[in-house]
Amino acid sequence: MNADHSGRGEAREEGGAARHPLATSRETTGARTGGEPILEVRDLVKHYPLTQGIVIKKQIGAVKAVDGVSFDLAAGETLGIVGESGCGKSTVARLLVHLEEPTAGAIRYKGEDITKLSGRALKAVRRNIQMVFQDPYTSLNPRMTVGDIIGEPYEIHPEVAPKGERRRKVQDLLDVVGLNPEYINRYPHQFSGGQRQRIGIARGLALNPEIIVADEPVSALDVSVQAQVVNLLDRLQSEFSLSYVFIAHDLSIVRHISDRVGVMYLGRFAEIGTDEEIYEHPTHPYTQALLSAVPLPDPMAREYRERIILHGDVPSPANPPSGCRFRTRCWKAQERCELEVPLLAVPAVFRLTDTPARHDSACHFAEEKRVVPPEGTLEPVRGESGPGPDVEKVHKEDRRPPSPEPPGGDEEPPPAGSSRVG
Ligand SMILES: Nc1ncnc2c1ncn2[C@@H]1O[C@H](COP(=O)(O)OP(=O)(O)OP(=O)(O)O)[C@@H](O)[C@H]1O
Repeated sequence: MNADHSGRGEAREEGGAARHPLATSRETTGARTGGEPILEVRDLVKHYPLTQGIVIKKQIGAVKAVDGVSFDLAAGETLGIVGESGCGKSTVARLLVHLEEPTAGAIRYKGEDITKLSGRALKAVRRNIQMVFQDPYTSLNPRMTVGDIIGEPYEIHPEVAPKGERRRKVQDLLDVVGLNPEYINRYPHQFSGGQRQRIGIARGLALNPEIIVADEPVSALDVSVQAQVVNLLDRLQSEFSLSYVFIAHDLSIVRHISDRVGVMYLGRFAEIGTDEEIYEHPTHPYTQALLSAVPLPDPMAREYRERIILHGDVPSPANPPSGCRFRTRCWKAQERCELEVPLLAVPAVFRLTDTPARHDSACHFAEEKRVVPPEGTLEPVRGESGPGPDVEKVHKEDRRPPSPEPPGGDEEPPPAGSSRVG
C-alpha cells in the first residue's frame, strides 16, 4: 500500500473535491459496467420464522425480509441498493457476507455458489467479501485500540499478515484511509464520526478483499462528512480494484457513487438500471415517488419539481400484498396488479425501443416519467395524463439543500470531552 497520504490533509482534499450528491455521477468505464460478474445473486430469499408459544414453539408465519432478489455485480462496479427502512437491504448485505444463511437462492462468487460452501472453502471466500457497517459509533468496540480493531481480522486469517507484520500493516491501512498512523494506540472515542467510519473502512480492507458490502456507511454522519467518506470509498475503489455493493436509503448519495442502482420494495427489486436510467428515466412508480423526495440544490428546479405523496404505510413483510407488492400505495394499480406478480424485466412497451427507459422494471404499467428536472433546465415537470398521484409543488422553504462542504473543510467536531486526533 502506498503511503503518500497525510492524515487530515487527505480528509480535507476529499471533502474539498466533493460535489453535490445530485451532480451527475462520475463517468463509468466499460470495466465498471460491462465486465464479467464477480458476484451473481439469484432468487435470494430470507424468511424469518414467526413463532408462537414459549415451551413448544409453533411457526405461525414468516417475515419475508428478502423474497426473490437477483442481480449481478461486475468486477470494479458499484451497485447501489436503495429503499425505505425495512425493505430488506441490510438482510441482503448480511446474506452476501454470510453473516446469515439464506432460506433459498444462490450467491455465486466467481461462479461458485458460496451458500453451499462450509469449512475452509467458505473461510477462503469470506475473506474476499467484507462489510463496512452503518454506525461508526456502535460498530467499533470502545475497549479496543484502533490497532486491535483494524488488525482483528488477522486473528482469523493469520496467513494475510504474520504477527510480526501486523502493526506495520495496520499503520499502512490507517494511512490509506487518511488517518495518522501514529494514532494506532488510541481508542474509538478519541475520534470523530467520520474518522471512526474511516477506521471501519480500514478494518474492511485489512484482508485485501475484492468486494466490499457497505451497509449505509454514511447514514449516521453529518452531510459534509458524508461527502468525504464517499469520496474516500471512490478513491479506494480505484486504488484497490474493489467492487462495491453500496446500501443506502438516500437516493442522492447512491447516485454519487453507483454505476447501477437497484430500488428495493418489500423484499424485492422494483427497478434496476444504470444511474442515468434510474434517475433520469425511471419507469416504476415507486422509484418515481422516491426520486420526488430527493433534495435538489437548485432553487428553481425545486420550484418546478413535482412531489409525489405516497399514501399509507409500507405493508408488513409478514403479510405482503398479492401480485405487485407496491399496489396498495400505487396510483396506477388495477386488477391485474392484484392478480399477477410483475416480473423484473424490460417492460413490453420499451422492448423494441432504444431509449434509456429500456431497463428492468417490475411494473405492469411501467411508464417513463422524469421526476427530477434535468440539470440546467427550468421547465416544469408535468403530470401524466389519466389518474395521477397526489402531486404538489415543493416550495423553497420546504427543503433546504444540504450544507455545502466548506473549502478546506474539516470533519465535525469530536465528541465533547475527547481529544481530537487524526
Ligand atoms: N433477525 C430477524 N428476525 C426477524 N425479522 C427480522 C430479522 N432481521 C430483519 N428482520 C425483518 O426483516 C425486514 C427487513 O429488515 P432489514 O433490516 O433487512 O431492512 P432494511 O431495509 O435494511 O431496513 P433499515 O434501513 O431500517 O435497516 C424487517 O421487517 C425486519 O423487521
